[in-house]
Amino acid sequence: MSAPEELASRAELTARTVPMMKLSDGSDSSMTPAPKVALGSDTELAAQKRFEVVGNAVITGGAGTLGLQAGHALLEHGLEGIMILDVNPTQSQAEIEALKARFPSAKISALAVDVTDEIAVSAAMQEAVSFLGSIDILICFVGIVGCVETLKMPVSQWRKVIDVNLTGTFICAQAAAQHMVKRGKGGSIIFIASISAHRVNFPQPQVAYNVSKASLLMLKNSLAAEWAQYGIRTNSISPGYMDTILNEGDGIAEHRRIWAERNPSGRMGSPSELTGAIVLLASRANTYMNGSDIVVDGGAIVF
Ligand SMILES: NC(=O)c1ccc[n+]([C@@H]2O[C@H](COP(=O)([O-])OP(=O)(O)OC[C@H]3O[C@@H](n4cnc5c(N)ncnc54)[C@H](O)[C@@H]3O)[C@@H](O)[C@H]2O)c1
Ligand SMILES: OC[C@@H](O)C(O)[C@H](O)CO
Repeated sequence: MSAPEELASRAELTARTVPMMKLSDGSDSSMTPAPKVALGSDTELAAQKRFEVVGNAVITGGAGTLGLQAGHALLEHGLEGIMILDVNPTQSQAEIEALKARFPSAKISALAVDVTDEIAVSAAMQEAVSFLGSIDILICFVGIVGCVETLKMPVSQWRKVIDVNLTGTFICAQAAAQHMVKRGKGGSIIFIASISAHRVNFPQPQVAYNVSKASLLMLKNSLAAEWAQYGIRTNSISPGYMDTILNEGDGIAEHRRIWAERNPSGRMGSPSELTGAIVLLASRANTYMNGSDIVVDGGAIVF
């Protein structure tokens, strides 16, 4: 049977096997008019079509590889300004200057902040508001790994990874949301989790990282539920293995080979391949997505 014939026969089968429902007003379901949906204004629809990003963003870990790519993509889609919060912003001074040159009308700046220091984060968010005028989007890229077998892992290392990846994200989300709520115009908060939030990676042992990332998903759920009333959407992205410095270094070559081999796409992702999901979650095209996680991994977790 040819493909079109097969589709036609499936449609016939569906028509035969799905009974028509009698509705309470006596009509049947086949006659039910399509539900009325409130269409947005022309301006809103145009913004949706272009996946327009409105307002300003704070990007933590924004001097890292994926954070820089995200900033660039959001500026391409209309973002007006970025404040990067990173413990080491000077590592990417040249890239930050290049962004300023490429988007001369955007406000772009960076502050050296450790996200585990709640006093410093609160002051930095205040400075971001003064510099940008608003915080409409928060993206939390800060993350550290540390691959150690659990039996040999000092508790101090566990504490550090949980503190930076989980508590640091909580601190930034709370501080940014306080501004968003006060301003009364909502916002979009995006956590960067990982496929490690969904399954145990192989072959590297990284218990603290896995737990920190899985916990980010529940943090995201909890905040999505608490803050929707303020128009704040909290979502996350779970990247698979991306080709960044995080996945380079001594002895990693064999890991990279295994990661690519155990992925149906047969390769790691390039940093720019995460930006579609970032723009989607940040943009006005997507105002009903709240509490979701988008996996961007080439299919790694289904393999
Ligand atoms: N690269 C990947 O394959 C991959 C996969 C899944 C998830 N992720 C996640 O994406 C995020 C970004 O990854 P990346 O590859 O760009 O890594 P990266 O190391 O390039 O970026 C992380 C940034 O966080 C900053 N940072 C670290 N500790 C900090 C602290 N205490 N306070 C403030 N800043 C701090 C670093 O200076 C760095 O700029 C991480 O959360 C990582 O876990 C990455
Ligand atoms: O799960 C993939 C990433 O989170 C991460 O790059 C890796 O696990 C680090 O070893």
